[in-house]
Amino acid sequence: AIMGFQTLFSQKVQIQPTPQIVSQPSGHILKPEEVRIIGANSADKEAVKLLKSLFSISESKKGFPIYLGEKSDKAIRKYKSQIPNKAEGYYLSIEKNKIVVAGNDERGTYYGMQTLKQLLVDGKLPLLNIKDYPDITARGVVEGFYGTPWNYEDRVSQLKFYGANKLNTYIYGPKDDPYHRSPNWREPYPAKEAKAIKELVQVANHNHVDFVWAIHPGMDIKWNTADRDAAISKFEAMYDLGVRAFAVFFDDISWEDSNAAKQADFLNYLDDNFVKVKKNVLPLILCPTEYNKSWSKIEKGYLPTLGEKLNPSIHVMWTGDRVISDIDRQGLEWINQHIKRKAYIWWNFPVSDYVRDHLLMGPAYGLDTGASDLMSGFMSNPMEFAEASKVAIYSVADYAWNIKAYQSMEAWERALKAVMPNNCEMFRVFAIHNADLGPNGHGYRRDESWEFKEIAEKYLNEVKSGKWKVETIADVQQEFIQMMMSAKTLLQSTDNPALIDEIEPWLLQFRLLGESGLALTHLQVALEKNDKAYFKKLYSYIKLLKEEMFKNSNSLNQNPYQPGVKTGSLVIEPLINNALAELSKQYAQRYNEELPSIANYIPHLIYTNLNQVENLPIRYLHKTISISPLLEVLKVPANGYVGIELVPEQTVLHSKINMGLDEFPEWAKIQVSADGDNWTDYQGKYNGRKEWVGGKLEGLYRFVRMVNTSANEQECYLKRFEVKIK
Ligand SMILES: CNC(=O)C[C@@H]1[C@H](O)[C@H](O)[C@@H](CO)N1CCCc1ccc(F)cc1
Repeated sequence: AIMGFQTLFSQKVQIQPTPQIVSQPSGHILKPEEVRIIGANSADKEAVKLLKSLFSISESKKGFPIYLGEKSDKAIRKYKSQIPNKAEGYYLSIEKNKIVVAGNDERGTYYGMQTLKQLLVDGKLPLLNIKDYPDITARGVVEGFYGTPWNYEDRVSQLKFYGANKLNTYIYGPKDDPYHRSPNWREPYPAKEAKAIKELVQVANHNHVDFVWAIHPGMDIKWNTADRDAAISKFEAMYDLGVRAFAVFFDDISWEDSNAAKQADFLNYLDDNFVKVKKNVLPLILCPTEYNKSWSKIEKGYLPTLGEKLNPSIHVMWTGDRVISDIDRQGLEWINQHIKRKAYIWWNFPVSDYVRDHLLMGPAYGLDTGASDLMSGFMSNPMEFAEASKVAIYSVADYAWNIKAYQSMEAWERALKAVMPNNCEMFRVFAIHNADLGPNGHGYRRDESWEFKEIAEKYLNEVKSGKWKVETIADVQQEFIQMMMSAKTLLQSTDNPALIDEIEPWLLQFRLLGESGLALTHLQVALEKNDKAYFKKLYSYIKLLKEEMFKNSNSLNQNPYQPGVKTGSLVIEPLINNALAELSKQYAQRYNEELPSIANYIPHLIYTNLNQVENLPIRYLHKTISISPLLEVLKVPANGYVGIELVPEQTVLHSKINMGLDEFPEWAKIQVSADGDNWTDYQGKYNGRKEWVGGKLEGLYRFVRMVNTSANEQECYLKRFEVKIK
């Protein structure tokens, strides 16, 4: 009994998002067998539906009473004074002989029910009361990324997830939807797409989510009545599909077209002639061309013009001090003064359309917990991977609802459990090592593998000193084995198949990375045992693993921007490559034998009989193989050659060779071969930049080379030697 009593009190009541005011649980009741709803016919109907899905309803008067409704309803008149006087606020009280769910408005009642649902665990309900309400009015997601738009099933799942996490806004604005942006923003959706949107709006309504449809006319809009009317008629068409909230995006358009006065007049016209006329349409949302501080030139007056001219009810979106940016009080005060309203945040996280080979699975941090009074909205712009984005979206829901209480790490832990309930520990191993973006144009980075960094550092130092400790090796082996376990468990898991489909390429890579790390630690065993043969066997095995990773990264996730599959790129991958280089160096010293470098593995090789270039590294990026430039003069004896060996043979699309000479020398020939014996000339010509260029070749080739066919030694440079393959 004593234990039970303590467990009860120590049971941490966890509600998502973190509520504003919760009383300490004073015991619990068992889930009532049957309940009687008082107020069912006047309460929010989605709340009633949710309640009926949780309890069995008694027909007679004897069921356990649950009072449900909004502050104006008779049924909860007695509790009206308990309800927070805040939009979407609610009062929830679980008592021995009744439950009260009283909303300040319909959505409040619905959110009260969502909280009640979370408290019903193992057939028990804690005795407590809650007064709760959101800090930020509009909370949710803007599907606003470049890349493959989410599909219908993704969106349905998202909308249900938003309802459960008290997010109330979904802004439809996928950059690559041709009916959202150019060329077809003026055209109504074809029947199939229109039907899908109509259904999504209904799903949104059932989850108390405002479905905002965004139009992106900025790439070709003309400031004339035709285009103005085109926008109105498109809005009318979307209105007929059930859309009751609209946005206009002018982001990522040419600066010439970004005329603040014209944009403001355009928005005001839509506001006065559509939004205000329709009455039941929510305030317009504008995404400006100058949507972050680093791009704005206040003296040019773009933002101040919007602040002056835009109707006060129109929201203005903002990504922060930069395109990809933390959100803090100082930055918000800056923008709010210029737009003369509270910024409606478009937070570019976890969007990854500029680092498409990475997944952003880490905590959502860099959000000011002292900024609750400075924002009118907070939207996350997610990854093209809808399920994977839920980890960050879950955290954003927690932040936007109760800003001062937000703790990014704690929210992240709960997010992982929400997305992968039956495998959250294994999912955590994956997520913690797939958080950073790698170097990118925005300079935005995230922490990664933070719990392993210290061990990694210690391990590498011990490898370098050659004095390694068993426990350090054990710690590192444990992490690598856990990576393998995580990948395999998730690949075979069934609690979120859509997620596994999305992240499968990264799971395959993650498993191989763990396996290569584990094999690496056995290189130390081979050195300990002075077993040269075992070392070489392991080294070949690691090369096989890296070959497979190379193949994955060149066959999976092949988009035209950042193709490939990067995982553990901040700590794990560099650790393995650095330790590998170090251990192969120790092998070379002990056995006086160089092993081919496999640290940053590339199968293609330098092909030459010139010792000046035989150790030049080969680089590989976006299907282009190149020899790192030689800075000194290259001496090429008769029959001397330098080139690339493609492993395995490939289709050559084009080649570029810069020998630092004004004309192509008559002593040189560019040749290709499939077997290294039979050579054919590779026809090409000089381009304007004194570079020899060759085009697509039919058939598969293994060798591309430049050879000195004269009888004397010649000189040239090796400024560029690259081959692009299919
Ligand atoms: C608020 N609107 C945006 O954030 C626009 C876009 C898209 O939404 C995209 O998802 C996001 C992050 O990659 N933004 C990148 C913009 C980059 C960019 C960089 C250099 C440029 F020249 C143009 C655009």
